[in-house]
Amino acid sequence: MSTSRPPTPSTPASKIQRTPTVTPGGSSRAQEEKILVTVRVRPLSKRELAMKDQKVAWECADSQTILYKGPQQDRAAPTSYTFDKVFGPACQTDLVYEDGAKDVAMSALTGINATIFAYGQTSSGKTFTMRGVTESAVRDIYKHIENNPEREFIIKISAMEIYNENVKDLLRPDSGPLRLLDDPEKGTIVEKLDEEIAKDSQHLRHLIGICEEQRQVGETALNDASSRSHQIIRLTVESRLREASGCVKSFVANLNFVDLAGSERAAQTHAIGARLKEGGHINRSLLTLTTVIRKLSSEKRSGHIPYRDSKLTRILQLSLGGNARTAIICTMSPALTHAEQSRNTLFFATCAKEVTNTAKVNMVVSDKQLVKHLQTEVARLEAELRTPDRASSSDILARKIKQDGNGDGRATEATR
Ligand SMILES: Nc1ncnc2c1ncn2[C@@H]1O[C@H](COP(=O)(O)OP(=O)(O)OP(=O)(O)O)[C@@H](O)[C@H]1O
Repeated sequence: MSTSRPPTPSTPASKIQRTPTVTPGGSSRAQEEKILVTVRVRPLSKRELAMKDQKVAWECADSQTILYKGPQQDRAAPTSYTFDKVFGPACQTDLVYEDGAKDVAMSALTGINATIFAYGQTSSGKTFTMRGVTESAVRDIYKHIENNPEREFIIKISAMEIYNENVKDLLRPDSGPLRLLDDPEKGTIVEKLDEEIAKDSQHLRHLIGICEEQRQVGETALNDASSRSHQIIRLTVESRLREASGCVKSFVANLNFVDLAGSERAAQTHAIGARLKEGGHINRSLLTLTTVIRKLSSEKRSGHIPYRDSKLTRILQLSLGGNARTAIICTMSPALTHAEQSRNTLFFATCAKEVTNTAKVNMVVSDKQLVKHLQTEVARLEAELRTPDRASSSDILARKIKQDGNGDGRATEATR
């Protein structure tokens, strides 16, 4: 008989302000916020259905709770888990996006870095979920642009995969492995990573399609098209009020879509040779990710956080306890045969929901915009000086100096 433990408390929505305050063109305040963690259970796959003795081990009791229904081998293991949202096998990706990613993703439009990532065992539905989520986010980004004609938006895309601990540019597949550099202001940057401006939503979808085609995929016993690398598609969203407003500040934020490779057991994937080597790299970097999340979730949150132990955690550092809003969608199979792996995923998810990020509105002033603004100001002041019956020139200059001294200065939280 299984003994039910009290459910792990869910992240109380009332204590979390999920939308940091934004004052367009104004000051940026850091906002503490827990990572949004949801769990998606996919339907049994054809392979799983083909196994006659296959049993379903998990049940979504309500929109936030998932229960273990299988035989209890480890009496200490929890049987009930609570998250911000739980999506059952019948749920469409649209709903997963609406409730588990949209709010976080759309923050990038107002200068807040955002990351959505999928985590889970191999073949649990990460790529399936992230493709739908990315597609919906692109649709909503362009809808927002259309509805806000007073702002000018620039959307740029870059994309990389981490394959066998090497970083590769998915937009320039012929370039060799890329180096990671430490920048005192921007954190870890990927040297020489290509970045393209998306002309419109169709162009952006086309570029995302190219990245997906380039990604390393291989067949394993659990998945015909298993992702053998971690993929990060990064949109940089820059926006500012159109010229006539005279406002020189722009919002700039990164929006990352991260489709991790899945944790796997060689015994289940029957991996040998290259697949086995890939699996080793995948598991090692996921172990570092788990360690980082576990350490960040501990109450004291003190001590060394081993971001530097893998390229994945170095690149995602801002999204893990830093200046970004983050949503994690954990995917799992309902099958009893994968119960142990699913438990590991739920352990990861349970730690992740205790991690606090501190997102800020990122604003920059480009040199070009600033020069243009100052030229206009100089021209205006010169015109006033030429008109003696207006306020005295010294008054005007004093006012201007005071104004500039009050902080309409250079970039605040530049991300680039
Ligand atoms: N929610 C779902 N509904 C229907 N089919 C799904 C769902 N999730 C995943 N699948 C199917 O299950 C299979 C495995 O999914 P997917 O490739 O997304 O897994 P993965 O977690 O990305 O695996 P890997 O880590 O090996 O790359 C695919 O055929 C996919 O179409």
